[in-house]
Amino acid sequence: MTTEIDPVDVHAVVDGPAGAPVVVLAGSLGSTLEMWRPQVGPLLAAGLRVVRYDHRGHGGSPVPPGPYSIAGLGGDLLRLLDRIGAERASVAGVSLGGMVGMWAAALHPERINRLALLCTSALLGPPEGWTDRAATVRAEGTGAVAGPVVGRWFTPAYAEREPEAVARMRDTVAATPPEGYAGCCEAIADMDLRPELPGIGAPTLVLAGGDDPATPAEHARAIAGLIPGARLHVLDGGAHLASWECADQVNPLLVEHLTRR
Ligand SMILES: O=C(O)CCC(=O)CC(=O)O
Repeated sequence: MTTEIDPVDVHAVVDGPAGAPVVVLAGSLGSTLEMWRPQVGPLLAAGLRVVRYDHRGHGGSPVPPGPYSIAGLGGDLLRLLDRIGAERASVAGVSLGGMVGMWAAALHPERINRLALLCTSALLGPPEGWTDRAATVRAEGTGAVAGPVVGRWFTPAYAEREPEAVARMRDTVAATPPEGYAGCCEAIADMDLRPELPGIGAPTLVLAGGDDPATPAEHARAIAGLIPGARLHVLDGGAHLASWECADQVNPLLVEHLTRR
């Protein structure tokens, strides 16, 4: 089913001093690198070089025809590391970004320092849910799924409090190229990273949103149970985009983990 082989040059923004330890931030399905805005300042203040990027098929990145695979998306990440001259980097990933991070840490341990996995899963079934979603966006556009998707990103209380922020996120999802969104759905449909996780040697922090309906805390527990030495933290509240809604909880945990010696 996987057709793509060649890595693409993804759109990325690099902040922070050359020579500082690099952290790459990998986002969720339907997002752009803008989703990391709450994390950039704290990570820069901690002395890191912060690299944010758009997955293939998202934001400013090229949109090759799908289906994609987690390995293909991981190849894009490794090519990005090559482009910025980073032999090694830490990776923090939300959801799809976490899946790519797990793949890279398991298959290319020589490139990955530390891993932070947020609101993600090693196996997110059923596959038909993803192939149906891919078919919907190819037929009707990504706007057809943006409302329900963003409904899972934030708690009802946050949506009530910050309707404009939520509307902007919905617009971002709706603006994702249908082929790019669908290709990534097919990558998730095809994914089972569980056999790879015991081979991960990078120190790993696993964070779950306390109220995440898309990747509930049991997915984080399963990941933490399979990666040797992984630390698990379930946030007080927060839905699927807990890195945004619960940035005040997430940022200190990320900084502590990514700057640990
Ligand atoms: O968020 C991701 O990167 C993939 C999981 C997802 O799309 C969650 C949802 O169905 O809302």
